[in-house]
Amino acid sequence: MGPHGSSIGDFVPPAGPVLVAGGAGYIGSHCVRLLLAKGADVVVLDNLSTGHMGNFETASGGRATFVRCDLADRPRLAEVFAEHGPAAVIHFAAKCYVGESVTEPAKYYQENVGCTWNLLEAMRAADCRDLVFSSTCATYGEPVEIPITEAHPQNPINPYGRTKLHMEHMIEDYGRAYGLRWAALRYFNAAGCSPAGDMGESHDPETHLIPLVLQVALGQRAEIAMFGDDYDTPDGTCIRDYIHVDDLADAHLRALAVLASGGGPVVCNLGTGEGYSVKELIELAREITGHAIPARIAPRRAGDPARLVCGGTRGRDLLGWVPARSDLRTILEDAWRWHQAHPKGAERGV
Ligand SMILES: NC(=O)c1ccc[n+]([C@@H]2O[C@H](COP(=O)([O-])OP(=O)(O)OC[C@H]3O[C@@H](n4cnc5c(N)ncnc54)[C@H](O)[C@@H]3O)[C@@H](O)[C@H]2O)c1
Ligand SMILES: O=c1ccn([C@@H]2O[C@H](COP(=O)(O)OP(=O)(O)O[C@H]3O[C@H](CO)[C@@H](O)[C@H](O)[C@H]3O)[C@@H](O)[C@H]2O)c(=O)[nH]1
Repeated sequence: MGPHGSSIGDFVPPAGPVLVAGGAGYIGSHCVRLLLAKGADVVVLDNLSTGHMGNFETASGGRATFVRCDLADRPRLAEVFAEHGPAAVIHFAAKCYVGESVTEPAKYYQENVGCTWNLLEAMRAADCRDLVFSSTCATYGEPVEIPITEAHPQNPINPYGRTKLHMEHMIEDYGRAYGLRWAALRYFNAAGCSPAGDMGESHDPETHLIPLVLQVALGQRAEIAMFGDDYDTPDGTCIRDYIHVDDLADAHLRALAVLASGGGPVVCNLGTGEGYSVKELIELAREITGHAIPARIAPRRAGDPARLVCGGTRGRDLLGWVPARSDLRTILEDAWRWHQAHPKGAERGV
């Protein structure tokens, strides 16, 4: 952790294993590594639909258990809970392409809402009480106020955001009725990768701005399309709040600790409060990579709000969390290190 950020030095791991659903994915694998570094016993449950075995292997270094399981498979899920007896669950597993959610909402209701219900039922049957859940600022929809605090109305504008809001509601209801202790962490734009350069962001197809920009710098793409330059922002391009995956991982451990000590529920935004435009990000990537990174203006992408910037102080107040690696330069430098070392992505290595 950097000089200005938090460091979860005093994390006491739970008595039993932490089950990480979606732990072979981008954010999940970074969290698995931190859990292991802090002495937790970790079981990763993943169907490898968008995650990678390579992520798990790098994150775990042979020190965690991997269970290939689909959350849709309720009998298998019950077996996994019976076999491993997790003390807590961190739930990253979801489908998260906004555009796809518009054309294939059924998949999103099945994979996000249906599978989360299965997970909640497995937890209830096994009397596993603590849940940290990946929510998103996409549950707020088009902002009526910037920065966006947790008090902002939640009016998601696409099926992805709506399924995540349904998931929050289900979890809240299970908390009230069945004593589930829970945290819903609403991330802004997850970005960057482990500073060691050995774990990073690798999706197929890739839709996120930073990996796409760095693929241009690697010569794998000719140019980056900037989706719209006529937004009501200073340079006309969209503004986002980028948060480093290692800072996200740190917040999950803090949330686990709050729940274990009887606290919660926790509803908390995770972002920096600083917004950067698409143009600003590309300019900084040019400086860091030394590549010209050709960019062209393309039409707006449906469903993109002009600005998403995190507000509020709940991360600090409830979790003692202060981002440490989330200035955009550090995020891009960390991501660039990984992309250079793994030009073909997580599974295919170098
Ligand atoms: N990336 C972001 O900017 C961002 C922002 C806000 C919220 N989130 C949320 O964070 C979570 C993790 O995102 P990510 O970027 O790491 O995505 P990811 O696709 O890399 O990781 C998701 C993991 O879940 C697994 N999975 C999916 N469906 C499953 C199922 N039915 N059964 C078992 N495993 C399953 C996938 O194989 C993958 O390993 C998601 O819930 C996402 O909605 C991400
Ligand atoms: O080729 C590209 C890709 C993206 N963008 C723009 O870059 C910004 C960031 O886009 P992207 O990296 O795709 O992230 P978001 O669409 O902001 O969504 C991410 O961040 C959300 C929270 O803000 C999460 O809920 C989503 O799961 C996650 O994909 C947006 O303004 C896009 O329009 C481009 O201009 N060109």
